[in-house]
Amino acid sequence: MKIVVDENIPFAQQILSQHGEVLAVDGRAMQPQQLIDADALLVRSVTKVNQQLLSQANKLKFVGTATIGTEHVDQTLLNDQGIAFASAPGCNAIAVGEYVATALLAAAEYRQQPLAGKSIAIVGAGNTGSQVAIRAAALGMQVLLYDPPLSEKGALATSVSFDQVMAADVISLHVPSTKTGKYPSYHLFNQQVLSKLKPEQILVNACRGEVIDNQAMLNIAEQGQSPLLVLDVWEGEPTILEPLVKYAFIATPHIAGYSLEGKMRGTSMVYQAMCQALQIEANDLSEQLLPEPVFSTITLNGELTESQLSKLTQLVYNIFADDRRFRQHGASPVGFDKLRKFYPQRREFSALQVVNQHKQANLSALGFNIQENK
Ligand SMILES: NC(=O)C1=CN([C@@H]2O[C@H](COP(=O)(O)OP(=O)(O)OC[C@H]3O[C@@H](n4cnc5c(N)ncnc54)[C@H](O)[C@@H]3O)[C@@H](O)[C@H]2O)C=CC1
Ligand SMILES: O=C(O)C(=O)[C@H](O)COP(=O)(O)O
Repeated sequence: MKIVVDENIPFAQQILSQHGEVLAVDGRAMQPQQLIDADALLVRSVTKVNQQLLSQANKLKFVGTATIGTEHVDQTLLNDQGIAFASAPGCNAIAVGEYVATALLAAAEYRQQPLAGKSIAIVGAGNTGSQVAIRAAALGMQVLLYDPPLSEKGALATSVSFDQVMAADVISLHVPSTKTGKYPSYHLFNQQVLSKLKPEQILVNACRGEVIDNQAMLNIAEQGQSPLLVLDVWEGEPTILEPLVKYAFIATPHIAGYSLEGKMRGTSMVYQAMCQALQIEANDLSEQLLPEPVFSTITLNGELTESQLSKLTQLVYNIFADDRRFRQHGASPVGFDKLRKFYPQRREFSALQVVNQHKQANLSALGFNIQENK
């Protein structure tokens, strides 16, 4: 069996080599001839799985993407050719939740304005939006969910209007990238919408860059009218609108979901799906391959203030190191991809066991691994 895999899917080579020849390739530069005689193809979001890429695939039976987003895969084409497909829904949702919580705590500290009591509108209440909602509620924020497709299905207990979204203290975007359908997300935040936002607000984009019209955002920022921006994703990646970077409070190269645990879940999910499609027995080694965290226990001797909570989140996830590297090296196309390829090991909050003598309630909801002292 031949399996072609993006070289940036962690643990994939160790797990897949149990089943045959593994060809690990640069996902952005994948070539049709690499798929000759391939039985399975595992990609990340940077590979366009389309007619051109599959033009020489003579044996392909399965395509998997170790990501939540699927807009890079032509699923109609796969269906027409009888090729099974799987993505990894929710695999890195916790990482996105932790990214947003860390960013918001840092923003609150910077502005000297606590999050508790503030409102947050979550646009897209699926896997990643829900993880953000859990953490925002744990921080004492009023959570407003905006998700018309889910509301229409009756799957949201409460929902708000777009006007209520626009009035929230924080707006966090968690929708797939779509240009068609009843609720397209492409440029959902266009010039007209963006110009209604106020500098006191915070706008977070950790879904897809094109949900915000980046040029319009830049024009508004240049006039000093921008909300505080937390931008993990950019229109046109890896060729981004570089001048926008300096207006963001936090700017990162599409790594919100890049926890090691999130990547491991992604690998595991597509591996299991591949085995099912190819009718082979799975031997998932991913849990075993996850290394011990560098530090694992911390004891808290008092109730943490919001600012101390911010320090705790940054102890596990140093978001400003990501921001710094991006500003120094990441705004060019080569730099952008390089930072993502050589991203340091980032662990989820659950990798830190917190000895919580004061039984502070919100630490567990934020995702830390709590050990209560009797
Ligand atoms: N920055 C990063 O590293 C990551 C980015 N992503 C991106 O985030 C997106 C969302 O991920 P999940 O929450 O896991 O997806 P999901 O499919 O679980 O949830 C998306 C939600 O958005 C809603 N939605 C769709 N169009 C909408 C619109 N126009 N307005 C409001 N709501 C709308 C859907 O009904 C759905 O409930 C992914 O498609 C992916 O593009 C995902 C993981 C990591
Ligand atoms: O899961 C998704 O969707 C994401 O956005 C991933 O975090 C993107 O990772 P890459 O596949 O671009 O490495």
